[in-house]
Amino acid sequence: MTPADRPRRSALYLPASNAKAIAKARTLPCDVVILDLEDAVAPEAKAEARAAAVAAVAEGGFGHREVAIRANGIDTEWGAADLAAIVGSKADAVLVPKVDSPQDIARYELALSAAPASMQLWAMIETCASVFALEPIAAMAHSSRLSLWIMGTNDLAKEMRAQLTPERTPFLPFLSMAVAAARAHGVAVLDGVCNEFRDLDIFSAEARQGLLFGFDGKSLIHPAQVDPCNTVFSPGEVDLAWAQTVIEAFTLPENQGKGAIRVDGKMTELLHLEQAKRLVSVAQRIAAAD
Ligand SMILES: CC(C)(COP(=O)(O)OP(=O)(O)OC[C@H]1O[C@@H](n2cnc3c(N)ncnc32)[C@H](O)[C@@H]1OP(=O)(O)O)[C@@H](O)C(=O)NCCC(=O)NCCSC(=O)C[C@H](O)C(=O)O
Ligand SMILES: [Mg+2]
Repeated sequence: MTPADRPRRSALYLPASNAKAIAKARTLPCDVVILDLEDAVAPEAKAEARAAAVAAVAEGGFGHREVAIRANGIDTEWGAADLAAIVGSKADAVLVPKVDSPQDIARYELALSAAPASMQLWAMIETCASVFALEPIAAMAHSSRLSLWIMGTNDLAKEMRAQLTPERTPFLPFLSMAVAAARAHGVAVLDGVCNEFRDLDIFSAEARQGLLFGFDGKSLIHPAQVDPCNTVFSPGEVDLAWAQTVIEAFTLPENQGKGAIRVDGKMTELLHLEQAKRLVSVAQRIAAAD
């Protein structure tokens, strides 16, 4: 399975300074583990967290999960040491925060020049500046390791002085623009975190909103969010039954050579056939990963 084919329904952050959380992450059914060196780690614990993250990926035990390490920003006092440590690590990806522009991606690309070819560059979309540069940032995927974005709705709320309510009204235009920009350049894109980790109804509603917008999955902060997130971002029985019906309908002799047919009383075109095949393929990849 290539990185682009891997399911990314659920991406769990944890502070790399928290050994218990690292051990627990190895047992959870999340698709991605993100060992955080940035906002979840206090300044006095940064060096220890960096060493712990590198040691955790060297030790392994994460099974099918992709493992990323989130670095501090390149211009912070910890950024250079984080990037140097991650370059020499066995992480699948480095996640970089607070990217403003395509030039920022180019700087990270240079900092990763000694990394193994397989190491991906993932970027947080979480600044007001990035919102106005979504398309050029996504276009960097053609000339760098950039392959995935994660929305940072907490930082966006802070910069905008907006309120992060369960409906996420102030952020909806950016969420859809980010998905469109990412899709235009083949970048995978994950929704932001839901801070309400004790209320799984709020969480599930937010995850369904992310699915509606087209995200590949959602970033998470607590183990309790993993199962409901996987459920929301896995094709359900109804979706798969629809996909099967559409695929079968297009194989019928009377529908050969047609671009638009009637399936269950609805207009169904070749683009729906493509969507149906994609759904089946996503379900197969999830089954293979699980
Ligand atoms: C949010 C938390 C601080 C809550 O911690 P706590 O109250 O201690 O949780 P629990 O007592 O319910 O924990 C139960 C057990 O689960 C383990 N645990 C908790 N969280 C995680 C986790 N994320 N990964 C793995 N394991 C976890 C506990 O160790 C307990 O284990 P045990 O004792 O063995 O039963 C806490 O959940 C937490 O720290 N979450 C992650 C916070 C984080 O990483 N934040 C940074 C990323 S979010 C972000 O920055 C978004 C973005 O940049 C933006 O701008 O929006
Ligand atoms: Mg952030």
